[in-house]
Amino acid sequence: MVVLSQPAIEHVSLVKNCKPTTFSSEIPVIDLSKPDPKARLVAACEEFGFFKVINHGVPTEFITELESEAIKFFSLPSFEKEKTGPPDPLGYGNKRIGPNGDVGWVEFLLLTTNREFNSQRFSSMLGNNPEVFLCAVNDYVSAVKKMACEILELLADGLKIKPRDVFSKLLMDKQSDSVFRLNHYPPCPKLQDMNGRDLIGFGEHTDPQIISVMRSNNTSGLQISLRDGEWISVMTNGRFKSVRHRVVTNSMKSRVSMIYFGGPPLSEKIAPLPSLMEGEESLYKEFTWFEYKKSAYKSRLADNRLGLFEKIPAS
Ligand SMILES: C=C1C[C@]23C[C@@]1(O)CC[C@H]2[C@@]12CC[C@H](O)[C@@](C)(C(=O)O1)[C@H]2[C@@H]3C(=O)O
Ligand SMILES: O=C(O)CCC(=O)C(=O)O
Ligand SMILES: [Fe+2]
Repeated sequence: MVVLSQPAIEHVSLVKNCKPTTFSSEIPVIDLSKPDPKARLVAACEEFGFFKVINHGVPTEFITELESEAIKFFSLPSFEKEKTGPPDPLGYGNKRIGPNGDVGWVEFLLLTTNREFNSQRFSSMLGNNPEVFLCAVNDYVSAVKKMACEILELLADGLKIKPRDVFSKLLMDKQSDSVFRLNHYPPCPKLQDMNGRDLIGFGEHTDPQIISVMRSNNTSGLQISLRDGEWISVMTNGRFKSVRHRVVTNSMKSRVSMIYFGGPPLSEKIAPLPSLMEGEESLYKEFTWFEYKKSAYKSRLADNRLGLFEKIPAS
């Protein structure tokens, strides 16, 4: 997971030994304007599966415009927002995340990254100004996708994989199954349940796609887990990590986040890249992104989704 950030903003906590702490200095910060960030990017993906990027080139006006459109959307009366739901998985959802019983203190809008598709499916439902909204989504997603491709190409260089577009071409493919999510976490009067446990905005999980780029307004809540990290990147045969993360509630401020999830085409075979195997056996059975997604949608948020595809199941 990549967090789009400005140097001064810090609102991520790491969860170590079950105790959340704000360890800003430990989270890798990658300055994309500096020469040669590839070794640091590879190290961040191996150690954390999570880093912040600064000087990322995503225009500030695209970020602020979309944030303001998102706030307008989430401020609509429920009956207006619900015209865009229930999520199937695309569309507006409230509290229920996914089809298998997960709930959180969150409302969201899940879209594709395909402007025409969003326009056909959602234009008539998105309040007064659907074209302005969809245009803001499109501008932001295009810029973030470009940055995500740049990062993936730097990672391919860092791993000495040729051609360097081996990952980025999957996001650039017209058939790429990428999604875009807006989350709104209203202030929650309670921060803990009767048993003293944190109340959850978005339960603990790993994202299944190739890369996630997250931007949020300046409200705390996102936590990443360092213990218990799951090593799940198939294409790197387990070398890169998909970070476990969650969002806890905030009693004072509302949190708005926007996440681009860059995925491959549904028909893409997911297998370790031969150049990374060095005589090793693949840890995973072969599968397509379609098969993986179908199985993911039968799982709960916290489940280990890749377990089913491991050659030797984890004990
Ligand atoms: C509980 C679920 C929601 C989710 C699909 C799933 O069955 C398991 C993976 C979940 C997740 C997490 C990252 C993204 O937010 C998401 C869109 C994705 O691709 O996988 C969500 C799914 C969702 O909310 O539809
Ligand atoms: O809202 C956030 O900060 C993270 C949400 C998230 O992890 C997701 O939508 O997959
Ligand atoms: Fe996530």
